[in-house]
Amino acid sequence: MHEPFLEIRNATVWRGDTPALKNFSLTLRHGESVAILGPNGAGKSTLLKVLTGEVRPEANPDTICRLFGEDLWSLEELRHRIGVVMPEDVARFHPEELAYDVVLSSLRGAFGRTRDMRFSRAEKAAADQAIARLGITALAQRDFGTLSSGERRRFLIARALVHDPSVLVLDEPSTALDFAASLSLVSALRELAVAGHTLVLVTHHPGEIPPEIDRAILLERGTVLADGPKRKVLSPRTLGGLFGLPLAVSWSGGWCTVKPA
Ligand SMILES: Nc1ncnc2c1ncn2[C@@H]1O[C@H](COP(=O)(O)OP(=O)(O)OP(=O)(O)O)[C@@H](O)[C@H]1O
Repeated sequence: MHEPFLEIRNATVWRGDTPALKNFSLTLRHGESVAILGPNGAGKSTLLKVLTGEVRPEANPDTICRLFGEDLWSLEELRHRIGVVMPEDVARFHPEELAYDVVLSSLRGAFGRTRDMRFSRAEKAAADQAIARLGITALAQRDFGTLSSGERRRFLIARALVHDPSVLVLDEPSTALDFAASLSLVSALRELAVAGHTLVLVTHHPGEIPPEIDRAILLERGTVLADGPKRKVLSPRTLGGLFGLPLAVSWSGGWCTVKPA
C-alpha cells in the first residue's frame, strides 16, 4: 500500500459559522487518483483547502490531520508537493501578462512576474517542460488575456506542474469550458495520470471522470456518503438519493454516463 498524503480522522472544519466538514475521516494515498463529487455546499472545496493547508480542522484530542505524514507543515513546502488548479485563479492574472510568465511566476508563489524576479536556467527549463507537457508551447508568448478559456486552463495546469508535484489537485477544471475544450482537458488529465501524477479531481460531472481514476468519494453535507470503486459508488441508488432524482447510470470503457431514469 502506498504512503498517505492526506490522513484526516474525526475532523470538524469550520468556514465562518458553518461546520463545512463534520466528524470527517478520509485517507488519500500516492498512486491512487480520486474523484470527489457532491452537491453544492457539500464540502468539496473545503476538503481541498484542508489538503492544500489553507484551512485546519478544529483542535480536538481525537482529531488527526496529517499532510504528507506531518501534523505540522509549511505552506511553502506544501506548494512544492501539491499542484493546485482552481478555475478562479484565471482572474488573478493581468490580461497582458505573458502566458509563459503565468507558469514561471508559480516558482515564486506569485500571480504574475514582476521586473525584479530573476529565474535560473533550470527554472526556465522547468517552465518550458511543464508548458510542453500540456501541448501549449506555441501559445507561450501570447498575452494571457488573448487566450481562449480552454487554453488558459491548460496554462494553469502547467503552472501547477512547474514544481513537478506528486499530487495534482483540480477543482472543477472544466467549469465554463465548451464541449471540445472539456474533452481536450480530460485527455490532458489522462496523460498526467498515466505519467504517474496522483490526481485529486473535484467535479460535478461523473462523465468527465477518466478511466484512470477508479476511486470515487461522494460528499453530502460535510460527511462522506460513499467511498470506493466508482462503479459501486456512482450507482443509480446512491446518486439518485443524493440528488433527489431517479437516475440511470451506464458504463462503457471505464466512462460513466448518467441520465434521468
Ligand atoms: N468563507 C466561508 N465563510 C462562511 N461559510 C463558508 C465559507 N466557505 C464555505 N462556506 C460554507 O461551507 C459549506 C461548504 O462549502 P464548500 O465551498 O466547501 O462546498 P462545495 O461542495 O465546494 O460547494 P460547490 O459545489 O458549490 O462549490 C457551505 O455551506 C458554504 O456555504
